[in-house]
Amino acid sequence: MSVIDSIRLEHEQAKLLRFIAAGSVDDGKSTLIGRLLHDSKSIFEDQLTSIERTSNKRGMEKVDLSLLTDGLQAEREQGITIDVAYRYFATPKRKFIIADTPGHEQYTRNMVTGASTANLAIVLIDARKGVLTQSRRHAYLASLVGIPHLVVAVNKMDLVEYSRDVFERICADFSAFSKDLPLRGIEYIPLSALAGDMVVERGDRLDWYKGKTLLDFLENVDIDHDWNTDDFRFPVQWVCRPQTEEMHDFRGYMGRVESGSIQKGDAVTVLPSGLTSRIKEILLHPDSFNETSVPQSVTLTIEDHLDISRGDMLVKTSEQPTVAKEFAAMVCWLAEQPLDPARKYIIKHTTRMLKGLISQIDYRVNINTLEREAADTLAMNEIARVSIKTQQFIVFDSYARNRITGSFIVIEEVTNNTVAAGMIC
Ligand SMILES: Nc1nc2c(ncn2[C@@H]2O[C@H](COP(=O)(O)OP(=O)(O)OP(=O)(O)O)[C@@H](O)[C@H]2O)c(=O)[nH]1
Repeated sequence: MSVIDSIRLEHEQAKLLRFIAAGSVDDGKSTLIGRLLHDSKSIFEDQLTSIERTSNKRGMEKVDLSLLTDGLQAEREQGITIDVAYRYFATPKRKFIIADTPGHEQYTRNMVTGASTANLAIVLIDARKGVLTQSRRHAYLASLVGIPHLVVAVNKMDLVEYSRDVFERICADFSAFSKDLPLRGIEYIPLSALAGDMVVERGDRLDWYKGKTLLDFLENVDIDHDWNTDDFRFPVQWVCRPQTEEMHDFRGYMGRVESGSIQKGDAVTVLPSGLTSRIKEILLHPDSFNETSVPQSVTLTIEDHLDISRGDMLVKTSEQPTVAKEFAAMVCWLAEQPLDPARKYIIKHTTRMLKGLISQIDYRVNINTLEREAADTLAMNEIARVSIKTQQFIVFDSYARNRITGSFIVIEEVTNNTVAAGMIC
C-alpha cells in the first residue's frame, strides 16, 4: 500500500456518523439499538453474557436486547441534567455514535441538546399505530436542530404481517405532513427490531422492499457535505504572547477552525472590529504551546499587529458573516424557571459571552400541532421564535448556514445555569 493509500484509508476510517434515535415510549428504540449492536457484532462478549443472564433471570425466552441501552448516564452541563447516553460502535465501514435520548416528557430539551451535532435522526414509528402526534414532534425537532438526514423506521412490521400496504400508507402520511419542514431527505425503512428483519440482515419476510437495510443506509449515507465547508470561521480562544526574549514579538491566535479553510497569504478580517490583515503562518502543533491538541485546532499568525482578543472572530475577507446587536432566533427553553422577559441573560456564542435581553417573543410553537401561538413567557421544553438584543456586537451566521456560528446558549447570570439553547434565523 502506498503512503497516499494509507493516508486515504486512515481518513476513511476516521469518518464518524453521529445519530439519534427518536421514538415514543415502547416504539422499540432500545430494542432497535440493541439489535443494531448485536447483529453488527459490536457488542463485547462480556456485555452479552451479562444480558443473557439478566434475561434468563427475568424468565424471558429471548435475549432482551433493550437491556443493552438501559442505564442512562446523567450528563451535567452548566447546571442542567440532560439524560443523553452516548453509545459507540463501529463496523469495518464506519464509526458510529448514538445519542440515546429517553422518550419521556423531558424529551424536547434532551433532543435539542443531544441532537445538535447529529448527522442523522432515526424516527421510529410503530407499524400498528402509524404516524402519531409524537412522530410529527420528532420530525419537527429534527428539522429545527438542522439534522441533515432523517430515517423513518417503521418498526414492528411482524405485528402487521409484514404488510406492504401498511408501510406505504405510513410513508404517504409522513411525507404529506413533513413536506413543509426544511428536511433534506427522508429514507423510509420497514423493519422488525425484535425479529431482526431489515436492521442488519434483510431477513426473508420483507421481500417486496428493495431499499437498503438500516445498517447499510447508516454505513453509506453521504455525510461529507453535512457541514459548512465554504465560510472560514475562526473564533479566537486564546491569544498567545510568549514572554521569552527571542519570541517577544510573537502573537499567535489560538482556536478551532469551525468551518471553511484558510491558506497562507489569504486576506482576513477581524470581527467585530473590521480590521484587516493577511495570514502569515498556520501552526498546526499547539502542543508546543502547552495546549492540548483537538481536531482542527490551530494557531494563526497574521502580518500586522492588530488588537485581537478572545471572542473575536477571524473570517476570510471575501466570506463575511453578519455583525449586529439584534437578531431573531428559535429557542428551546431548558430550565424549570420560566423565561423572564425583563431580565438580562448571558448569551454564550462561540468563544464569547455577551449580555443580552430576549426583547420579544414573536410566537411560540405548539409542537403537537406545529401551530404558532402568542406567548408572554416560555416554560421548560417550549420552543419559540424570539428577538434578542445584545449589548455588544455579535458576529454570526444563520443556523441553517452554519451550525456552530449560528447557535448559542442562554445562561442565567446568578446561578450560571443554562436556561435555553438557540438557533439563529
Ligand atoms: N413484536 C415486536 N415487538 C417489538 C419490536 N420492537 C420492540 N418490540 C417490543 O416492544 C416493547 C418496547 O420495546 P423497547 O425497545 O423497550 O421500547 P422503547 O421505545 O425503547 O421504550 P422506552 O425505553 O420505554 O422508551 C418491548 O416489549 C419489545 O420487545 C418489534 O419489532 N416487534
